[in-house]
Amino acid sequence: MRKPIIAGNWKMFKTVSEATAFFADVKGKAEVDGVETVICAPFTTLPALVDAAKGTTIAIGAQNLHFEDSGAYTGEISGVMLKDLGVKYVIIGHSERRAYFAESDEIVNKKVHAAYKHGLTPIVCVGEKLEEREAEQTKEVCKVQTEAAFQGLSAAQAAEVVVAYEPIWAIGTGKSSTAADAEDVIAFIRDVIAGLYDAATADAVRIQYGGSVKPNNVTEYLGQSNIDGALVGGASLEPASFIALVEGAK
Ligand SMILES: O=C[C@H](O)COP(=O)(O)O
Repeated sequence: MRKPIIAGNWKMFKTVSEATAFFADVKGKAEVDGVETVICAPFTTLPALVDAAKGTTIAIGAQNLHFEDSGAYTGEISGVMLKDLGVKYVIIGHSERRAYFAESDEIVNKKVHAAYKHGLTPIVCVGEKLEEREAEQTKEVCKVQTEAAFQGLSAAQAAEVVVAYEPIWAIGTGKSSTAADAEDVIAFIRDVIAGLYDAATADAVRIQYGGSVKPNNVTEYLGQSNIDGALVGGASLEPASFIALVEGAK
């Protein structure tokens, strides 16, 4: 039985004081039996959030990491540093990083391995661009990205990966995929993982949908048999909305 996981991706929003005020508002309320709650926040806010989250069931995640442990990589943060802070999750291969920071499938795979090296759980993003969807390449794109991300992982590691299927045209646009369409692609991604490993491993992997998820549509996505949660940008930024997302996943 896969536990639903609602992860907020704050992207480049919130100062430390805004983050701690947010956490105080959601503490106790975005903690619901049977649902895992994660906040993936900017690096600067992570120490304060990890501290605030002690004694709660809310896990804190980062939005990126470098694949090396240390070195001359100005501006980068490694898995060693995130683990040292007490971070549990890390988003890898978000489409914004693929688009604006030239993250290739190969780099995504290196980052997934770096996450596991340091005991972090990766939330691996895959998804197609609008032109790829229109050319009916959605499944092929997701297959290539998924196979690349999982390359070299043991079955035990693969089972722990959280995949986020995020059609790029649905991110921050208000144009969400229908629940049925998202279910179709996510079931396909699970089949791809089964092909790489076996049915039991694929069955253990949690696969989220992301792209304009709101409190008023989260239940519909989570009602699909293969959709195990949501990776949420805009609607995760306000406490009331974030709480409603977690409650909607019950
Ligand atoms: O990581 C989250 C996604 O990019 C979705 O963002 P959104 O909920 O603002 O569409």
